[in-house]
Amino acid sequence: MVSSSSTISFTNAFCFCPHSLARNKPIPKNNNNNISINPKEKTNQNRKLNLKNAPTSISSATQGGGDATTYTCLPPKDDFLIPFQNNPISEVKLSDLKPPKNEKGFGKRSDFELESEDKNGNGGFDYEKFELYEVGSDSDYENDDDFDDFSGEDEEILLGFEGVDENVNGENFDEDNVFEGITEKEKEKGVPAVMRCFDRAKIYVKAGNGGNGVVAFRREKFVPLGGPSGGDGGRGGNVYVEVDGSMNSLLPFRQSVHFRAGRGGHGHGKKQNGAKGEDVVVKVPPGTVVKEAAGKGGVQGDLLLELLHPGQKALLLPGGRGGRGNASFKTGMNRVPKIAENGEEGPEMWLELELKLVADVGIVGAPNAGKSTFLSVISAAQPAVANYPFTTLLPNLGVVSFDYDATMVVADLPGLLEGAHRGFGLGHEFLRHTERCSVLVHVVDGSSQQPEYEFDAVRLELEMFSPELAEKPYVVAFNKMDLPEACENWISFQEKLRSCGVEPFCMSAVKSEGTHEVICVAHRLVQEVNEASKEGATGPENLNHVAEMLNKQRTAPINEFEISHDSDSNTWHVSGSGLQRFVQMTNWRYIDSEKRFQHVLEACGVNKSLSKLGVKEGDTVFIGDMELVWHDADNSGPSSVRKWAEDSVK
Ligand SMILES: Nc1nc2c(ncn2[C@@H]2O[C@H](COP(=O)(O)OP(=O)(O)OP(=O)(O)O)[C@@H](O)[C@H]2O)c(=O)[nH]1
Ligand SMILES: [Mg+2]
Repeated sequence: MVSSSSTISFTNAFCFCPHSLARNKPIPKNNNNNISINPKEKTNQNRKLNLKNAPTSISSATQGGGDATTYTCLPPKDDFLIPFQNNPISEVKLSDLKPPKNEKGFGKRSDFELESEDKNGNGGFDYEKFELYEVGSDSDYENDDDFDDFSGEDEEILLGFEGVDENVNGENFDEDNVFEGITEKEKEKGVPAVMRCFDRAKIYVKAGNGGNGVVAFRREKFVPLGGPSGGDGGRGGNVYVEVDGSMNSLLPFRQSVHFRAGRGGHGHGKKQNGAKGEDVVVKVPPGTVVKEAAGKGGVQGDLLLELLHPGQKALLLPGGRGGRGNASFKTGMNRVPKIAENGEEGPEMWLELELKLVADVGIVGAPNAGKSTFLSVISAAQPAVANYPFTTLLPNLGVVSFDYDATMVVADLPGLLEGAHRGFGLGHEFLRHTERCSVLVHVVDGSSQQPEYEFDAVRLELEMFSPELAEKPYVVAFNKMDLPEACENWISFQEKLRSCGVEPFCMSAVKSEGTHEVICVAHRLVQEVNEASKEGATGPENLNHVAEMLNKQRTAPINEFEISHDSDSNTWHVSGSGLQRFVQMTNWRYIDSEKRFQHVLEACGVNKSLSKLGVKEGDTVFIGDMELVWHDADNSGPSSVRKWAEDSVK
């Protein structure tokens, strides 16, 4: 492999010929770009070197700038099924599990509770014995095109609870082997699609291609030699990503996956330039992380943007430049240029969006501890509350107002179980939402058998997820103090935590007693964290860095290229983003384009480097997407001028 910043040599004039352009291009060997701009063999594919038939201007039905488009897929599925381990035949829709809306606190019991009481005979679920798992393949999701589109795989997700101690056949359940051999991705599949789509999405974005320049000449009465008048193509539309404060999930991306900016309009005669393509703005909720989608080998893509605040707008993909018309090629040497460029192709990529809620306080705790009840009494939020685990399947946000100036956003998260890191319960799926919280509130069910153990288990899960998360300041709220069991447990719980240097608070969320103290302490901690972060604050970050990097790649000098040789297929590959862009923008309809192409290869040293490396007559050479055949036409020494080989064009 040779890198070259080649010197310009006009004496050594080897030539390339386009050759069997319909062939597939072998995969280029050196692609070090972080951002993949997928070149497509489109414009050059139909190349005909028949200049007599080449039109002098390109007629198009769409002369104006193109419209931006998004594509709509099927609507999301609302329900998913819960099969029971004890009774595999019975399937209950999740929507059926919800208790009546007015149920809050104790008293009424939902059908679900009664049903579970029948089955377990213990008056409700023993949530420590449940886990999520993925089952069979006969599902409503099977034909869900949208689902396929989103994940790229045929998959079916059901939420199920499975007895930990004993399975259907009465065999002992081996806890350690629950997820043996199951990859992270598979564990993730165990979460219903609606829940995954809430905070994850995969979308395709493409900036608009530039419009083509045209060849035209001024023809007017009394102006016999009007000169070239072909206008330039318009610039393609840009792709922006903007934070929309009114959004709180990535669910809309289940329906809109493809975002394409408009193409630039083609140039016209009379030196009229084409219109600019329409921009496309991808709206995301605050707290969205934008990553390049994982590559084919599952290699995690680069982190591109982190958008936290409403109104932030980043230029992600800049539209392609418009091709120049022949008026732009007029020089003293060539006053009637018959050459125009294609528009530059707009970059495209698949993006992975991940939402991390932006909240000041995150409420964590075991299932059924009273987290949602706590949120409902400290804020105007009305999350579902019920006496069974995993009532909350998606995080809820609430705003706590202290006075006119002081407000605080609080997030109530789905419950955590011991072993969540191995996929128990809902796993760690939602813990990422606490990463942006400044403070955590641990709600502990005081009426449980061992509140200390429950608290320790949740702390351990936080640590397993991220040590940084475990280091966040936190408040411990011992809940359900209105129940006698909780009162009994309180003293020993308090002593245990005090011995570890933590001062717990007790409260009864359902009676709104002690909740104010807890939230005031959390607010004070939030203020302290904010003060500390203000001190270490840096200047405003540049949100357009991706577009700037792409522009830098685009404007790479044409004489920076690499040559590699594939001895198996005996092909040469010349790669370099400047050269590739030049090939893509060359419009082969015009004979002057070929001359210019040969001239540029000569001038930037490609010919010289190839002949130094030992390219032979008839060898195939790829330059970007262009397949060419090397010809030593005259064999009369290196300074001789080689002819364009007509036969290879056919
Ligand atoms: N006695 C009593 N019951 C409470 C208290 N707080 C919550 N509960 C009850 O505990 C049950 C669970 O409450 P939720 O707020 O849904 O608990 P959660 O932690 O959000 O549960 P998941 O969302 O499933 O993780 C409900 O029946 C509540 O009425 C309390 O202070 N005292
Ligand atoms: Mg809840």
